[in-house]
Amino acid sequence: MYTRLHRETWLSRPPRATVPAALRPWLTDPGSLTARIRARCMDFRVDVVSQRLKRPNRDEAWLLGLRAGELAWVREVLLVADGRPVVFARSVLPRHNVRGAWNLFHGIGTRPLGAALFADPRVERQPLACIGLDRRDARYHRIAAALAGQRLPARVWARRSVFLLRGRALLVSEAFAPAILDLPARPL
Ligand SMILES: C=C(O[C@@H]1C=C(C(=O)O)C=C[C@H]1O)C(=O)O
Repeated sequence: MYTRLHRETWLSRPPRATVPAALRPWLTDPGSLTARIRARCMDFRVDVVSQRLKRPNRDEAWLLGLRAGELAWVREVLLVADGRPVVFARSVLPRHNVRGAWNLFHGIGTRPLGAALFADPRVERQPLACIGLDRRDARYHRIAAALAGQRLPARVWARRSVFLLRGRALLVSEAFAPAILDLPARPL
């Protein structure tokens, strides 16, 4: 039985020694990731991988103050730029937060969550944090499965932050596919 002996280490800044310089702006830009990608491609879409009630992982549950085993709405998508998936995103919304504050979550479909989040001035974003996921982590394999066509590096870098609306939390995590580095550094 694997017992987690410590809290996960999400870093407030990507370490210079291990994160490619071109990836660092993607891990740290506090603006909308959707908008940043859209500005660097001709065609953008959101492919919904899954959106259903399920148990968040322990670290997500802890961050959202959920009891072990408590269900939450989990939405996993691929952000696709010019036909290539560049981000695997996973958003976790506690069940009790769906009413009122986050009712957008259900009707969003293939519209990017970010477009709604950043359009609402009441939504606050807490600071970003990042982590390098390797093959020992189940999330690495979930990302690899979703990005079936792309060969992943030994370590996939991801970021996450909590969005708050009327004090109710939505956790958004975003893992970057290798193809993100093929997007131009500057907007088109
Ligand atoms: C939070 C944002 O929304 C993006 C779109 C998501 C979705 O549609 O599920 C999830 C996470 C983000 O990558 C953003 O654009 O910054």
